[in-house]
Amino acid sequence: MLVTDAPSALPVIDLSALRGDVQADKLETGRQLRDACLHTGFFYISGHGIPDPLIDLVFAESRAFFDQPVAEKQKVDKASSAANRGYETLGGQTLEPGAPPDLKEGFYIGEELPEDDPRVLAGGFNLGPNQWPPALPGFRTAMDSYFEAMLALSERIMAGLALSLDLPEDFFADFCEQPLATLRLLHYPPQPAKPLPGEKGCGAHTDFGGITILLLDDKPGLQVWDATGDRWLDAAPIPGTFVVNLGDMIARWTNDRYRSTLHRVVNTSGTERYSVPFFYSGALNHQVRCLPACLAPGESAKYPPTTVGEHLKEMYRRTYV
Ligand SMILES: O=C(O)CCC(=O)C(=O)O
Ligand SMILES: [Fe+2]
Repeated sequence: MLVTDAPSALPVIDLSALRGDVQADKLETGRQLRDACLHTGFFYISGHGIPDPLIDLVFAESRAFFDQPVAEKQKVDKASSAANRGYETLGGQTLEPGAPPDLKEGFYIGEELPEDDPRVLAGGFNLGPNQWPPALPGFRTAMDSYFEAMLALSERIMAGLALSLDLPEDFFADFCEQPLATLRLLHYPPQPAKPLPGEKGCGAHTDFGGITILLLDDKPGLQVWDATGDRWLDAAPIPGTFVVNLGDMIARWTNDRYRSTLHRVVNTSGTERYSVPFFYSGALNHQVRCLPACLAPGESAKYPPTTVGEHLKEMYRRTYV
């Protein structure tokens, strides 16, 4: 199995046109998205409109959180949240079946909903209040701003994906209504000199939801499976971009024409690595079923219909013991 460091293997797509109103330019962006989705399922985006100072702030607050003593981090332990919000300890998740637990610690943030919100009372998956670290006064404001910015960017990318499928720009509007979305701060210690067999920062997995918008620091480590070349591609950080990848729901919608691509993290940088994925999963009750336009005559759907909520519940069940 070969690992290549050619970053050009994953395209960079400029999304500026999706914020404008020149239809021909939007369609051209849709065409580029289509190409990336059909071939790699992973691409970088530029022209996203997220200001650098906000990105710097998110990294600064994330580092400040993980730098705290374990006892302080455990004050907001995810185990005490019915909505899976808060701190996840090192080794708390095993993304690759059969591999040792992941060498990462994390922090989960979602839409802030009080316990008595009707959607929470109705038992909506992962809905509820956040837990905020008591010793970090600027943390919540920074994360709230970033969360809002990611929601808006996700809607724009979903519009671009609709265009990429020759569908109207607002095709995914229902999916984007009161979406479940999760911001995840991650910290990877350096890969140990003598790792256990298969031990990594993040085991090989596909993402569960709709789209993931991944903010990388300047450290390498993310690797993306290239099925055609039978090799792992290094997805090196490119300043000013995010990495976007498609989750399992898009594969279901498109009958696997669009790829939910296997990826993993091996932090061989020799130092700490930080990343911030944002998982956009959509409306919990939304029916995910194969789009008619993605079925050739005589072809049948590979996956039975499901809802966003049911699908996510099952994926959490599989990766948390
Ligand atoms: O840290 C990264 O670069 C990737 C993280 C990831 O794949 C995930 O959280 O699903
Ligand atoms: Fe992932």
